[in-house]
Amino acid sequence: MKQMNHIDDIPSTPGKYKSPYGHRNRWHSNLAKLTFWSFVFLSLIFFFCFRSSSSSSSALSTDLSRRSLRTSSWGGPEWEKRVRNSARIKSPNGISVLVTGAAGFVGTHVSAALKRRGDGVLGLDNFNDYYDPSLKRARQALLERSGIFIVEGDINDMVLVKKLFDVVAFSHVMHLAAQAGVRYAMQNPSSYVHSNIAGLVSMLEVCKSANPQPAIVWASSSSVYGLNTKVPFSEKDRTDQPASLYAATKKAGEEIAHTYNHIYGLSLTGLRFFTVYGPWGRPDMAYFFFTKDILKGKSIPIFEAANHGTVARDFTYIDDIVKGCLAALDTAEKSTGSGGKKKGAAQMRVFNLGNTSPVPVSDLVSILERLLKVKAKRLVMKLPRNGDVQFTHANITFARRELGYKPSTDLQTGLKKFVRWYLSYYGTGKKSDQ
Ligand SMILES: O=C(O)[C@H]1O[C@H](OP(=O)(O)OP(=O)(O)OC[C@H]2O[C@@H](n3ccc(=O)[nH]c3=O)[C@H](O)[C@@H]2O)[C@H](O)[C@@H](O)[C@@H]1O
Repeated sequence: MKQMNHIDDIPSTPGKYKSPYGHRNRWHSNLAKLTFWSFVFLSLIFFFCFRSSSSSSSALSTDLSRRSLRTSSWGGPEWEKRVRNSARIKSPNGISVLVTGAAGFVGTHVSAALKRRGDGVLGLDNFNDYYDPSLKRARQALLERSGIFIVEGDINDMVLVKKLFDVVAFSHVMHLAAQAGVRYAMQNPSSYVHSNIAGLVSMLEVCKSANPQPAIVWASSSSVYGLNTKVPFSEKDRTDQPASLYAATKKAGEEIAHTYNHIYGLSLTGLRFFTVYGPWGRPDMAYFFFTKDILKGKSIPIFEAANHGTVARDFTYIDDIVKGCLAALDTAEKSTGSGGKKKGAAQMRVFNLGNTSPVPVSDLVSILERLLKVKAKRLVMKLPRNGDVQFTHANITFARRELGYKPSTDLQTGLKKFVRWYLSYYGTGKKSDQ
């Protein structure tokens, strides 16, 4: 660079420099040159640094605001009081639970159920815009009415999560915050890595250092069975053929959980949920947007496999899932480590939480038609290659034995409750356009 040459020209010991002009003039002109070129040089450095940092931070802030991953302001005595009050145990044998993803579908139901039986519950949620955040806000309002505070922040914000553990010695973590959805993984792959891998690791890092370490129950997925063809899916079956990045991140989560159990003595229970549905559900799921589109008279794409093969799901009603979650928390043994060090072997479990009776997607549509009293415009199409598998079917023997898990709601009954909620929340269409 040119200016570097000029700076290099200035001798470090001016006395050795022979000039045709007097020493004083030479010194002055050199000093002026040095000052000038230093100024130019520093300006350039400043300009480039500023430009690169502002462009990277603006890229980051665009991403953060798009995904709403920023953490809103937190801290201070009032905030700590709210955190403590929310997590206060009200029943004699109660537990204190940090529920991540508390404004999510399963998170809201689990938080409410824990609170109802007298446990202490604190929520954490980043309120991202993967689907309509106003539904998340409505769930938050619901939980607030029963005394549950949801801290607004991301699970990757380890300073915040650590602070929560400084304020409350949680006995349990119900980790439900995640990037869900099978097909969206092709549109936004990094959001899955951010939440389901980096976020999980951040949570486990804080949990392993907490004193006492909490026991952790977290949401895996039936999608880990991927291309497995042995039915019903048992926890012992192979899970090394994921069909979507979503499934791959959930499977990675199971391996990561094993590592933290092995090294740090964290008590870890993974729950493989099978297509959970019900009131306050997720608008990105088929049963939800089918309802919306049937009511609007829009056609709905119904996937079928090769040779008109049936696509089916082991749809599981939310109340059954909640019972499974609470039973997993209640049977979770204590973590064995402290101060980031393992003291002995700790509990490590994985359970299927399904309904054990798969239903073809076309039957789901027929049930919705009857409940909504509207004929659906069916658009039968080939299962796209976007991560969907042809069928799921849970073997729940292990969960039944260890958790007393016994699903009791069939699809017809569960959808009836969903439709009743849907109509009371959205009416027959307008509000759901948002
Ligand atoms: O069990 C699970 O682990 C997963 O369950 C659901 O995933 P999925 O079963 O694909 O649920 P939907 O997206 O609601 O799809 C349900 C069924 O409808 C079918 N479908 C979906 C969309 C569509 O336009 N048409 C259609 O026929 C799908 O192929 C699938 O068979 C959730 O979205 C995942 O987050 C969850 O982890």
